[in-house]
Amino acid sequence: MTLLTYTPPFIVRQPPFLRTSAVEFLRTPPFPALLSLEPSSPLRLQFLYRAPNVPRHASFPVCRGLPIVAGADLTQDAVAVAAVLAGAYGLVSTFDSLTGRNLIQQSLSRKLVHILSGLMFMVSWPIFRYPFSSCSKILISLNFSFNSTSTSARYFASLVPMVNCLRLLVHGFSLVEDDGLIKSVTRHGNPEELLRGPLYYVIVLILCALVFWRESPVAVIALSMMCGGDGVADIMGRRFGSAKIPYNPDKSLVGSISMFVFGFLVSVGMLYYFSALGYFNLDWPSTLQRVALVSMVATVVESLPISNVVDDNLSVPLTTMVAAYLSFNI
Ligand SMILES: C/C(=C\COP(=O)(O)O)CCC[C@H](C)CCC[C@H](C)CCCC(C)C
Ligand SMILES: Nc1ccn([C@@H]2O[C@H](COP(=O)(O)OP(=O)(O)O)[C@@H](O)[C@H]2O)c(=O)n1
Repeated sequence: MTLLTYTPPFIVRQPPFLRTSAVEFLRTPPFPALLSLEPSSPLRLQFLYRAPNVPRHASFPVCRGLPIVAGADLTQDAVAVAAVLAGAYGLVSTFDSLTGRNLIQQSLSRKLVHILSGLMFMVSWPIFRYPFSSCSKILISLNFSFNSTSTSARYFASLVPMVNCLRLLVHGFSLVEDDGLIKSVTRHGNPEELLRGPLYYVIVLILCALVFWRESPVAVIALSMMCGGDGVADIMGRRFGSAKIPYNPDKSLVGSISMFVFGFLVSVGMLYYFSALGYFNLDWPSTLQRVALVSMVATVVESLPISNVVDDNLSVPLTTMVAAYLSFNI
């Protein structure tokens, strides 16, 4: 279904070794930029912004001062922010209603919000489209070479978890009452609980959107492990986790096995989603091995008796980011 047409901007080829700054380096995907500088023909854009497909290992002429014309309309991103924010509010309200009517337990409600929020946020990333920041256009016009995969769409997308972060702070400090939010995302119904697991969770979403975004497998795997892996581990572990982990009686083998299996499967599924939209090209045989390794690392960390020291919503995604960055960079 073609909802929008737009002439995509020039896209810039960039030898991976030519980066303008540490910030660009950090934000550069952990693999060479595979984009080419050439006037791209008008594309009938589908609703999801499909990164232009570029043949692998293309040569890398460097941009020479050609003006970048961002074809995207900023209003699309503004609408996308509003839509995803509405989705976030709707998700929490839905589970509040289900919990309020005793259709599901509060603990299950929290876990389903845990699983769905981050994954649905990640799935929404392709609808954010503004391809170039103004500084990129200025840099290009000044004959600067830079990695054009740094998109300002990430800033719009990160507004969603930022607003939710503010929401958690306001309600966590009981500045404003929101029983629905408290019932659907806390264990015991205390507002202060919003300032721990849920707050760390949305901070990780902000970090993933701003630093790695949709151009790197790192954020995709980190959020898949935090949401798909850790979330399911809780559900399966509570129900079927009679055999406890020897070094951590609070966690079970079933929970950890679920963490690994579902974290791996969700990671592969989300990587396929983004690669199918052209955001990155993956060599699948080696990718599956790397994801399995990263999933194992995250599972071991999640099983450790450190929840009193550092929340799973920090230890799991941060460990996964490091492991994924090293795994996909080496
Ligand atoms: C319940 C949550 C974390 C608690 O985890 P744990 O303590 O059980 O380990 C998740 C809190 C989610 C937050 C209130 C809302 C986040 C919304 C997200 C930024 C955007 C989702 C958009 C999508 C379209 C639904
Ligand atoms: N690997 C795991 C993880 C969780 N669980 C179960 O899920 C419950 C909550 O896990 P958790 O402390 O990681 O909860 P969150 O911090 O993820 O909310 C644990 O008390 C266990 O009953 C498990 O059995 N095995």
